[in-house]
Amino acid sequence: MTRSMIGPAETEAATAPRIGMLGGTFDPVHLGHLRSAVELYEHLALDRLHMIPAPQPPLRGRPQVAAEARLSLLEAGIGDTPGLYADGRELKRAGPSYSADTLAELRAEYGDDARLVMALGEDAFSRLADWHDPERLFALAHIVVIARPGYPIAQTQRLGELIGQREVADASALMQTPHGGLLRVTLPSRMAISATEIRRRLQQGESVRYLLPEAVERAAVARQLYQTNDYPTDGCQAGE
Ligand SMILES: Nc1ncnc2c1ncn2[C@@H]1O[C@H](COP(=O)(O)OP(=O)(O)OP(=O)(O)O)[C@@H](O)[C@H]1O
Ligand SMILES: O=C(O)c1ccc[n+]([C@@H]2O[C@H](COP(=O)([O-])O)[C@@H](O)[C@H]2O)c1
Repeated sequence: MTRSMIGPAETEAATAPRIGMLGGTFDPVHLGHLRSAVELYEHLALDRLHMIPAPQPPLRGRPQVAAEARLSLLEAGIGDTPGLYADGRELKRAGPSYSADTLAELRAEYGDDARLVMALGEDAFSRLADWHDPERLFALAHIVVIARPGYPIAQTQRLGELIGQREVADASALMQTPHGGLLRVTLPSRMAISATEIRRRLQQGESVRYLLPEAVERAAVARQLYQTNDYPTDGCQAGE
């Protein structure tokens, strides 16, 4: 397409900022998160990807490590990686870390034209219909589902109704509008790494080398994090 054939809508799509959010418990952050983040950043040609630790992830027990420490491990893991940003904004809010609230903040900051994308793995996507105000997520952002080895999507009727006709074929179609679309992606380096397995290994004194960045491993060991097996399952009220 030559420049003169581009209409106003296409020009808008080409110039609007492309912003991603990858929220997580990050307890701790690992290479499954970070390599996915880099590949997603490239695949969607994002301007910035906010990686945002949740102090109180709504659908699971209280994390093992306090939010401040998880944020600091995330900062160590990201280091100087271009485009990735360790964003501590959810630590400033009380109560459950609802993604709709976070997306509303990002939408207000980047404006109505911004292409705002919330990324999540297949395991998290399976429970999307149980999230706080799930329709609002699509009113604020696109949703991109990252294929994750070992977590086939459990597609319930409620999830199907939520998705409706939102699915698009590729990144270029997604970026035609600021929000409301759904895209499934299989990134090149699918990694069967989980924080659960890393916590177990650290607690048992087994190697975690090459499952997370060395800077994160060093920081976790130096601060004696994850050496006990006290992962609570009784809600998120206490501690953070
Ligand atoms: N290896 C991976 N590949 C792709 N996506 C991932 C991977 N690990 C986590 N994710 C996604 O990143 C987001 C944050 O994940 P989270 O911090 O819960 O890590 P986790 O490894 O799933 O942790 P846990 O084992 O404690 O449940 C979620 O959307 C999750 O689906
Ligand atoms: O908004 C919600 O209701 C909601 C419900 C479950 C999970 N989330 C978010 O999804 C991200 C991944 O959560 P988790 O539990 O899979 O680590 C994290 O940012 C959570 O805050 C958000």
